[in-house]
Amino acid sequence: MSESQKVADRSDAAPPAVNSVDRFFKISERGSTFGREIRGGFATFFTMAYILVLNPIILGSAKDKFGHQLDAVQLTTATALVAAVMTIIMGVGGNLPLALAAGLGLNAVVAFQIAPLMSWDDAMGLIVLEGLLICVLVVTGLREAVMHAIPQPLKQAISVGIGLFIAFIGFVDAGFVSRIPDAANTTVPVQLGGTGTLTGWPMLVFCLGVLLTIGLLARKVKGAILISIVTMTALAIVINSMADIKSWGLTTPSWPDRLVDAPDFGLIGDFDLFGAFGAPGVGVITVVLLVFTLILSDFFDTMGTVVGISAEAGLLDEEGKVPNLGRVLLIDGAAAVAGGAASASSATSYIESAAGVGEGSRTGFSNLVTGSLFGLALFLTPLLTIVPLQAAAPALVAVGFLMMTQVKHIDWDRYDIAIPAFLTIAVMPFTYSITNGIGAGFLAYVVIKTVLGKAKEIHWLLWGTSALFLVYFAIDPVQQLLGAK
Ligand SMILES: Nc1nc2[nH]cnc2c(=O)[nH]1
Repeated sequence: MSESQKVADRSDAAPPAVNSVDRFFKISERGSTFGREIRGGFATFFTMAYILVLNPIILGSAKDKFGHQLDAVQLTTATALVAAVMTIIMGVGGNLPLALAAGLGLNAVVAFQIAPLMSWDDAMGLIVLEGLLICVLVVTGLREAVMHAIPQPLKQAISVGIGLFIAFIGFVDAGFVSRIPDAANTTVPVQLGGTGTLTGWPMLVFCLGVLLTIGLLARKVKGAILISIVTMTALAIVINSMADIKSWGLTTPSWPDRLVDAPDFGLIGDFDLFGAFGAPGVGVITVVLLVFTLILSDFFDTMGTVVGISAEAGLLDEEGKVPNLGRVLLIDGAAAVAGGAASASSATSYIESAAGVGEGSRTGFSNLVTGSLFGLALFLTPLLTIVPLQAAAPALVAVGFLMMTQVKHIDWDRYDIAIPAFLTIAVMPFTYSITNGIGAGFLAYVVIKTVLGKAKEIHWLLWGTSALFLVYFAIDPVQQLLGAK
């Protein structure tokens, strides 16, 4: 039985709503409960909370063309505010268990590629522009049409690829996998642990966390992911109090001196919508190509995430469509605008939402919990540093497994679909990008169908997007051709 059939059967036999909130969010109808939604909301927050520390580090470490740096406290406030507001709006407007925050891929592009060319205000204006253009694509129906043009097995491959990608992120975040420095002069890019072996207390916390999570998952214990995060954080605090450990990474599991700190809204509204076009020394072609890359990345990252999370939650309908898709995509586009307008960089739908889905979330009610916790985080910034990455990362590995299970729906004997599916799945984790995986799959699909003489089966929108992906992958020579480099 397919996932969508399962959903259809479940809603036929769904118990009646217990109150108007249940009815609004379709909690019972989707086979969920308030308890599950709340647990899922917490799990998603804890797996995403690292962004409140990491986003200010990434954006705060870069200088714009004029040598200006953004303030870390103001960046933390901006990041939390955008995540809180947009996650709640997605819950109420889109009714999907999909939380949003500043995207990790794009914030590095903003910090290290765009800001050095112009002022911070101009760079954030470019993000606002990107979000506005995405909204135009949604309103004209183009964004939704592209999603519907994708063959179902490729959508399933996107979920599986995200599963592997999210597990890889978990392994890297925890230090279980690390890059081998160039100085080592080897062609092998990554290694086990920090030195080729697993050592240290933080690593032990991660490994125990993975074992605890998979044990609880296998026994189908309710709250498995959340129990593991909380237990491992408690263990990490105990370990850290006994030994002065330096290698936790981003956050250290120790009780802070004070819990409450005031937010600083100083960066909100600091953007110049068309400033980039007038930035000295930056050609219009460069700006247009930057906006193009931002749009393509954001567009397909979100597409993959929305499809992947909805499929994992069993929310796709019989035709593989996402419920409330138009509104979901519009809110995601608005999040990019909000992220740029607040100087938090482009906000987007987060794959870590899969942790909440793994915990049972099926509706936007979970977002009220996740979003409120981000809201609370505005005032509890010292508390943010308690959960070490090693305690949160096992959730990502476990969720990777859950998303991987969709691989069974792909017909591996049909090479015209299996090879593009394989490339989608492989390229996503190996290049650390959802967008790259989708692009590789699209291009392979178009090429294989064409050489098989089945070009007529390809939707015209897939031709169009594949052509854009060709430009995207060849952006460097294209820039040189246009004289922008
Ligand atoms: N989909 C998605 N999830 C994320 N989680 C952290 N950063 C990102 C991102 O850029 N995109």
